[in-house]
Amino acid sequence: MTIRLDGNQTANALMNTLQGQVAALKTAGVVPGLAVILVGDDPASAIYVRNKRRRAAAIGVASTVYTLPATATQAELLAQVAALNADPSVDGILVQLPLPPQIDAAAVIVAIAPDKDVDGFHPVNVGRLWTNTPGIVASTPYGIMALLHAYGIHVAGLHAVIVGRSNIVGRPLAGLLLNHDATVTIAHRQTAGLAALTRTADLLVVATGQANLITADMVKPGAVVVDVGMNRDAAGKLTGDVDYAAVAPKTRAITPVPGGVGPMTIAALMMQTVALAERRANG
Ligand SMILES: NC(=O)C1=CN([C@@H]2O[C@H](COP(=O)(O)OP(=O)(O)OC[C@H]3O[C@@H](n4cnc5c(N)ncnc54)[C@H](OP(=O)(O)O)[C@@H]3O)[C@@H](O)[C@H]2O)C=CC1
Ligand SMILES: Nc1nc(=O)c2c([nH]1)NC[C@@H]1CN(c3ccc(C(=O)N[C@@H](CCC(=O)O)C(=O)O)cc3)C=[N+]21
Ligand SMILES: [Mg+2]
Repeated sequence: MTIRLDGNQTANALMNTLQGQVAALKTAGVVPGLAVILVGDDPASAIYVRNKRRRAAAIGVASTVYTLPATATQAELLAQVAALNADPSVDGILVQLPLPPQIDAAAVIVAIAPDKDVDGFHPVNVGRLWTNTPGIVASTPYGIMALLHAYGIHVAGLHAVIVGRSNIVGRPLAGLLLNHDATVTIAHRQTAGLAALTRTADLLVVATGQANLITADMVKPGAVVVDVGMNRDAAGKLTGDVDYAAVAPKTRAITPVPGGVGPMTIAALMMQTVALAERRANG
């Protein structure tokens, strides 16, 4: 029997716990504050921003979205980041990626105060991750770890293959899995023999943005499969990077899209925002 790793249900349970933590903070006079900067109109970012607002409102996190036009300049964006760094009511700052081509994303990320970098993208937090010291961790990888944990799936000793090496998913997930004693391989477009490699995975995580990249012949029977991809099919329906119908029966456990990693990303973001507010409340 295949286990469906239900991100909606798991995220809801985590949000209930967070709601209580936020209520306790409020009696201590602290409202967790999340600032989101959105430049232009990337479709995956639009879904993320909409769902984040809803989830934040439901638990009492004050979230503000600063929308800048796709033509915004680097200087405008840096000025916005500086204002939020200086604002004591803001616990977490998140700049939606990707940014338009005229903006140097790395320069914007280093401008965020590392202890407000709720996405964990600042080099200081990336360094903490790769030295296995406490810090803020990227939400999607953190959400994936929380989902596996909720279902009692232990990664120690597993061969984890991650397809995709982005700074927001593949690389930070590799660090977290390594910190939890998995053996980790990262694949990308230049990887030779992708299918032979993915067939060696006990845990296969796919984050490419290529619909149906992973077919049934590429998956080891009994593997755990995590699908991060968000694609629109011809009918406008959201689909992942895995051919779910064909792959799911072969697996021990698999995430659906939607309802898998997406809601867990938001839950992870809220957990870290609340943790930062708790740090502020405790001085
Ligand atoms: N559910 C969620 O919470 C989230 C979902 N997403 C979704 O996940 C997907 C990935 O996002 P992101 O990491 O930002 O994407 P990027 O586009 O930044 O990175 C994609 C990665 O996939 C690799 N790749 C692409 N095609 C292939 C292929 N045919 N074979 C092997 N590797 C391939 C690329 O390789 P190379 O480096 O060689 O180019 C690259 O490393 C997207 O669909 C995005 O919308 C993203 C973040 C959160
Ligand atoms: N700085 C930054 N950090 C990110 O973490 C980041 C980003 N930029 N840019 C865009 C991508 C994409 N991303 C998503 C998160 C949740 C859903 C999500 O809620 N998904 C629901 C969608 C349901 C629906 O509303 O249709 C689901 O999968 O069930 C989607 C996409 C985070 N990203
Ligand atoms: Mg999902």
